[in-house]
Amino acid sequence: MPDAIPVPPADAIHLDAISKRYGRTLALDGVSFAVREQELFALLGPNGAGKTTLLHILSSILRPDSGTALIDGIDVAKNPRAARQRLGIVFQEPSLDDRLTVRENLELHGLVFGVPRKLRRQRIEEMLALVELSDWAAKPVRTLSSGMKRRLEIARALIHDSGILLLDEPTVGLDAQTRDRIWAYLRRLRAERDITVLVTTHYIEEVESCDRVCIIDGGKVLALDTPEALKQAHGQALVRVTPLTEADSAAISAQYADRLTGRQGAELTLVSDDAFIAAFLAEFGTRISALKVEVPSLETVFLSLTGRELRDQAAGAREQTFAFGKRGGEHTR
Ligand SMILES: Nc1ncnc2c1ncn2[C@@H]1O[C@H](COP(=O)(O)OP(=O)(O)OP(=O)(O)O)[C@@H](O)[C@H]1O
Repeated sequence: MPDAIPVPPADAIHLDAISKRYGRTLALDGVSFAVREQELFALLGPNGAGKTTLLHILSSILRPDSGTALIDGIDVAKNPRAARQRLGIVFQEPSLDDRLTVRENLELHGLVFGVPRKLRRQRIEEMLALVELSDWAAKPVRTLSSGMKRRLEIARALIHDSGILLLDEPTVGLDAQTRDRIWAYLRRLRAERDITVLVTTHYIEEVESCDRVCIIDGGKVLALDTPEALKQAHGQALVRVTPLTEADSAAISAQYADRLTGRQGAELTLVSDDAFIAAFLAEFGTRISALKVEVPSLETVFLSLTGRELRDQAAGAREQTFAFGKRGGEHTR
């Protein structure tokens, strides 16, 4: 008997030529891509790239001007209720009821989505354990730190039959440790519960552990692949050099204007390759105090695709509007 032909994984999300305009701003310009079942898929782009607009279209909050969005094969525009039932959504704006307890928030969500009582109870306990909030179940939400609230929102998104989790910048405004924990939960969820996760972020270092990354900028998809394949196709090596004097800095900048990609304080960043470092050191070796070599990274993938460093924009306007206070090792808004 011939070997069975492997069945290709189905698409959990399928977007075809989605465009959306707000007045003069073309927020999405013919976006097409698919997220396979059980992928941990990142949508990476700077502020204003169109990520939130895309998630709003997938969750049927917004209608696209043109194009088709499918969730588990269901057309979102034609059958929004059925499509939404498959989705667990965590938006940027917190939407928990602060006056209710942790468990009451989950109960309420289960009721709204019509989850039968017994199953609801069981899921609530499971989800509380998953995000390590079981001990907080009876506490009012207002007493939680913002990191804990984010975890609760993730738990809440999974109380109904949501096989696909959409998260819009779930780690924005959180400290590094809390961000790591959120990602650990997402990886665990994907591994233990066969869930598809589509997450948006502008933190480039977060997407290294995703199955695939879609880089979006100015409403267009620039590249989509595994982190390794993106680095191989678009990554560049960089050197960061610190010239001894302003005159040395000016000389290096003039000589290598076509390689210069950034300047932070005294440090210059230049695109490198095998021959470059030897030639550079022969000429400027005595005129610098430091030289650091960076292997191709997703940061340089973004740079070579857009001509800009994403890191420069990481401290976006939205984060600066958060007033931070510390509680239990996690920031609060
Ligand atoms: N309601 C709106 N009215 C007008 N313009 C909008 C509206 N919402 C978004 N935009 C514009 O559309 C573009 C895409 O915005 P969107 O919020 O989707 O980007 P984003 O990648 O999610 O960025 P951010 O992380 O800042 O939310 C931006 O230029 C934004 O200013």
